[in-house]
Amino acid sequence: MSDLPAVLITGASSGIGATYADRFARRGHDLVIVARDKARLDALAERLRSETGVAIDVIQADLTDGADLAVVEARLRDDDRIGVLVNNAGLSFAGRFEKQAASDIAQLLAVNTTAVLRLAHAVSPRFVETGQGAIINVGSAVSLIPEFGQTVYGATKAFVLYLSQGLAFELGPKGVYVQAVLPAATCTEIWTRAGADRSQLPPMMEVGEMVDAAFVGFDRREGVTIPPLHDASHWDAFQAARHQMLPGFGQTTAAPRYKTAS
Ligand SMILES: NC(=O)C1=CN([C@@H]2O[C@H](COP(=O)(O)OP(=O)(O)OC[C@H]3O[C@@H](n4cnc5c(N)ncnc54)[C@H](OP(=O)(O)O)[C@@H]3O)[C@@H](O)[C@H]2O)C=CC1
Ligand SMILES: CC(=O)[C@H](N)C(=O)O
Repeated sequence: MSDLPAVLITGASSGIGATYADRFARRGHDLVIVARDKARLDALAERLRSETGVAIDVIQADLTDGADLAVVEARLRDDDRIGVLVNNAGLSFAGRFEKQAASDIAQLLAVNTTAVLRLAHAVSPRFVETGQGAIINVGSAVSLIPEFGQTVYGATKAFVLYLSQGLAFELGPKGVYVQAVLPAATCTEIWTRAGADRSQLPPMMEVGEMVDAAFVGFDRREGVTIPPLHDASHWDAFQAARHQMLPGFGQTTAAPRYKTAS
């Protein structure tokens, strides 16, 4: 058993989550890996155990299912070896808002928002009590692009960004590190799962490139890590503009531009 904190990773059966599992295992962390596809989780666990020697537990869970979600929550609450949560599981779907099925939207919200929030909420009391721990939430650059045409998906990722920044503000002073990772298009199955034609997809970042960059941000204890953003001053300017607005919100009267009808 490793002396390092164990890491629970959701959506570890493929793509970004499987790559996080690989990288944390190579750093010597024991893992708890979570997804629906048990065969893929077992194969990943077997490979990483033999290549790295770390201990790996597999939890088969559908995060849209209340009972399965409760199992993962209980593990995070009760297993004090777990010191890092990677909230990575997620999905997107294609199609215009007015044509999307309510059931698909509900599934998207359950995985991309409810599960992320519930798992962070389950682990936080223990992390706060011990004054340590880390939560990595995988968002998306789409959260900054309402013009992208994937409104529901982007809104869930805006939720993840807000949640992460809010938790960093609330839990950071108590010793808990919270990181939002905002990849842009990355070469994983998410695209074909959402119905895209693989041959029509543009060039994308390789998943290892994205996760390795996210780890650099993690090691620097960065609050928001955007691997594809080459000019970091753009993000800094965005945050500065937001902060500049804040003192102006505390008003008892509406702004003069709303005092006239025209
Ligand atoms: N690839 C990209 O371009 C980008 C991805 N992201 C985000 O990265 C994260 C990982 O996606 P990525 O690796 O690309 O995609 P993949 O489709 O490769 O991986 C998604 C993972 O989520 C799991 N998952 C999906 N639905 C459920 C569910 N109901 N219950 C439990 N697990 C579930 C899948 O496992 P299983 O099917 O076995 O349950 C799988 O392990 C997502 O949050 C995504 O939004 C953000 C920006 C860009
Ligand atoms: C739009 C997508 O599905 C993609 N995963 C992304 O977040 O860029």
